[in-house]
Amino acid sequence: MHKKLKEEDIAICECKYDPCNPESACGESCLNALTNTECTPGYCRCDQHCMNQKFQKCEYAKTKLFKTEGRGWGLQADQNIKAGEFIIEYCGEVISSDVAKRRSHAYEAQGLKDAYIISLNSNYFIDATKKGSIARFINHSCEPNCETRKWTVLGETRVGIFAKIDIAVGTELAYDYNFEWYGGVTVRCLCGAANCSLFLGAKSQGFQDYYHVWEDGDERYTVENIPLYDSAEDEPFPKPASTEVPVKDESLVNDPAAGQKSLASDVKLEQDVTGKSVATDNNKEMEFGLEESGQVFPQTNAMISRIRSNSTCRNYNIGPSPSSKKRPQHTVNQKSKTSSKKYVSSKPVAELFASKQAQEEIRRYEELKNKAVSELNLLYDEIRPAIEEHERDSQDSVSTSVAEKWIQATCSKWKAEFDFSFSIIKNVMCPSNAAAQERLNPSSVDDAHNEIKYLMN
Ligand SMILES: C[S@@+](CC[C@H](N)C(=O)[O-])C[C@H]1O[C@@H](n2cnc3c(N)ncnc32)[C@H](O)[C@@H]1O
Repeated sequence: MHKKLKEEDIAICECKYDPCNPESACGESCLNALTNTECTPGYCRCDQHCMNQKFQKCEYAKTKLFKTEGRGWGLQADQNIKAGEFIIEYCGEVISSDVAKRRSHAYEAQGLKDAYIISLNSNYFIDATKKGSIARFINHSCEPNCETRKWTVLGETRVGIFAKIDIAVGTELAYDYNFEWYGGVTVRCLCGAANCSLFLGAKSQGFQDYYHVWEDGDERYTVENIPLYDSAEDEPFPKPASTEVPVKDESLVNDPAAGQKSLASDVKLEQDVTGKSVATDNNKEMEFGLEESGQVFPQTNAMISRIRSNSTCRNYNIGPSPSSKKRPQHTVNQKSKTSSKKYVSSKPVAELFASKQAQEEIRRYEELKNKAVSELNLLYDEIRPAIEEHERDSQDSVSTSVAEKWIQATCSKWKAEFDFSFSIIKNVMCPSNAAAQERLNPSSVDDAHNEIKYLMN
């Protein structure tokens, strides 16, 4: 069954076809193509000249079947193929992960030697065992000349085989099955590459239980399951009355396996006594969006990780995300620990500047930053249902309008954070009032530098 694409979800590019320059039609630089999305007929200004509808028009490279030695049938290039070129779509029956798992076991029990199941997204698989395109005959190599890529075509995710390098006519096509092998029993790899990993799917998790199918009542995103930054080991640091900035935990920064930080959904912004927005409870770190400084938290909200990963699109979120395997290390139950977080206040930083003008400027930028953060939080709550809906539809992306809103709010937050930090640096480096600067107590200058260093981190 095909999903019906809603009009508001149709991504429309900027390309305009110029008859004097056929290259002007949607090609590699088309905004849609850059995000692995095909143009929608009737909505693309290049009309029949659009070159970004290759899946829809079955614009495949010429290939032919041949018999390999020891690896059954294989597919070879029947023309020279350029790096990056679309070769063929991997077609087959689209089935749920449960069905895929069952079928895979059944095929194995029936003694089928060849496996043809690949993952489509976190909930669905493509089974080309009984029905499929000739892409099903492409063998594995540990030194592949092809790769799979996921494209969004009329709102649906589809898998294509693309050339990784220039491929000469007559060369066997092969991609790396390693991370996505659902072939059950261990199969000895005969690819012959120098770096051969010896078995097909040596790095694959296969059908392991961390495949997650969204269901109502799913507890995956409840607050209890959202891990928190654990700063229990941090040294105590005086906590100011209002705005606080958590200090980066180097151990997390250096541990890529720690996953991404949890997102704004669980941040509640409340007014403190001065009327200023403050993050409540355990997630104060979110108010200061540390992800851009590279700080990561032990578990992610999978829905938003998708929004993030969609900006790269290529092969994003095929099957389970690596982070989904990890159990949260810290949860809200560790509330008491979070209260010992080390904070640096930006208010005292502002006060260290002798110039009133500098103080006001820093506070103003801080307010703008807080506003941008709180707008992003509100937006997250607003778009959450849309993201969840897409999760249930097993789409790897949310609608363009939602994504655009999210990107805009995120950029505003980043800009506000940049302006805030920049205003501190600028006032340190180029004090507008030299006389006032001289009155600055030297030890305060050191304090200011230390705190600014923390802030910038
Ligand atoms: C998607 S099918 C590829 C087409 C298959 N050769 C055929 O004849 O139908 C995957 C199967 O091909 C075989 N195969 C693919 N690559 C291989 C390799 N590098 N070494 C050994 N067997 C391979 C395995 O039996 C695997 O289950």
